[in-house]
Amino acid sequence: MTTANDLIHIAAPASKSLSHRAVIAAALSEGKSRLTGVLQSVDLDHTMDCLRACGATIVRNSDGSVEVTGVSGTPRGGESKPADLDVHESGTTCRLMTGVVAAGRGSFRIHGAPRMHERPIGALAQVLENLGSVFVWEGQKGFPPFVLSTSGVSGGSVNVDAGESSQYVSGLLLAAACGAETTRLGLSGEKVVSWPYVALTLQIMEDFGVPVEVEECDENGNFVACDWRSITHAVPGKTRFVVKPGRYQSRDAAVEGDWSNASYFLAAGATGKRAIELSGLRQDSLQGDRAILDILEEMGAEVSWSENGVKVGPPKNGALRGVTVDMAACPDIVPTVAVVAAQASSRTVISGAAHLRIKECDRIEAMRSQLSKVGAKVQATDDGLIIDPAPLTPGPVDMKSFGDHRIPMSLSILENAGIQPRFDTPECVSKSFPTFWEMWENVR
Ligand SMILES: O=C(O)C1=C[C@@H](OP(=O)(O)O)[C@@H](O)[C@H](O)C1
Ligand SMILES: C=C(OP(=O)(O)O)C(=O)O
Repeated sequence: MTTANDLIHIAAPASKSLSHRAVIAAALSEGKSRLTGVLQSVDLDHTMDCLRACGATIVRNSDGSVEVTGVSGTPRGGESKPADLDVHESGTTCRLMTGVVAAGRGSFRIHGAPRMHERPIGALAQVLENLGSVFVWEGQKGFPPFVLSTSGVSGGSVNVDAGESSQYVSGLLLAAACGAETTRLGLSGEKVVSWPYVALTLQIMEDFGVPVEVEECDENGNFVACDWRSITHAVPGKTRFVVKPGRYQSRDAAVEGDWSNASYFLAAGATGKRAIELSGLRQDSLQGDRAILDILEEMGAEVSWSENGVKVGPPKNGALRGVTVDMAACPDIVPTVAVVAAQASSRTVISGAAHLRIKECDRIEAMRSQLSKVGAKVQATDDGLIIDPAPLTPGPVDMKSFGDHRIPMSLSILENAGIQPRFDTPECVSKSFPTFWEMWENVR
């Protein structure tokens, strides 16, 4: 961090989603990959341990780089006793690894923290059953913990309902490339949430030598190949993936910065007195949470790019304005936008984010309850939040984290309104951003 001419400069942490995918793709490869910039956090530790339990060798070097020796497309499970995979609190680890192990041989037990056992996985399991896996549920059907037994992914034509999580699609795509035959994966149900995370999966699969063809339905009802990079959101029945059997190829790769965890600092720039600049973020990133820039700009913040990175400062004239925004594609930045909205001069309406209720906590209710404590006028809707201007009460306040990293990280932005939140479990940030509090000191 450097401070010069009232500008605070911060290096963005590594992308959580791309780190998960890079280590998974490397672990499915034949041979050794060297990855740089891989996030160090509790969620990543769990993904790496799960991959080790399937036979991959993963070593973190003293320079922070990660060396992965893969399993050549066949994760190895147990024969007399299932391989043990503890996904802890990480939905990404749980859903992506469930796909990955289905491509293996043997049995795998997937379990996690109590909240993980309340986060669904039934829609993914149903498709994997059609592709040859057998699930034995230990608790409630459709939720971890469970034991998955498999002799590989058969291939064929299947459909997945991605209305509650895109992670089901990502898990299936990663697995299908190790299948015996081509898999044609369609989308069923009413909607597809969090589409940009599917694009991140497609990006990493292409990088590791297993490109996926994506087809869209034309006006005559025929599926034709399209450039998946141009898809902004997929529509059930209209988008289809064609995954041919392939071999993940080991490689050296670098992980880019994380737009979700950058959002707290960018929002602090918009609501504070000094601009904040972040380096390490790609302007052309496929991460959906890059939307934070457009949202802050629409609220009136000053946004600019230079060779040093992206800079966000408070509005030049007047106060921040409210915004009306569908956040189906970028759920993780809803808490950030909600806290900025509480400091704006007009109404904000956030919609499209019903899937926030099945994250590490019910984030719609969590944000409503905690923002209300400081005087914000917040209504929870089925799929979002409505926030109206109201005077906020400065001073210290006890706040709940709900054990969910994004709740304290986002509520910290209230410090720019003279509020000092005191959190019950501040350490929960280590899920995705163990150095958050240290870095936050720099913007105080
Ligand atoms: O695939 C991923 O890396 C993720 C997908 C998103 O989940 P959903 O698709 O369940 O919304 C996001 O919320 C999560 O933090 C990371
Ligand atoms: C929802 C999140 O992660 P996951 O689904 O991997 O638990 C998150 O990081 O906000």
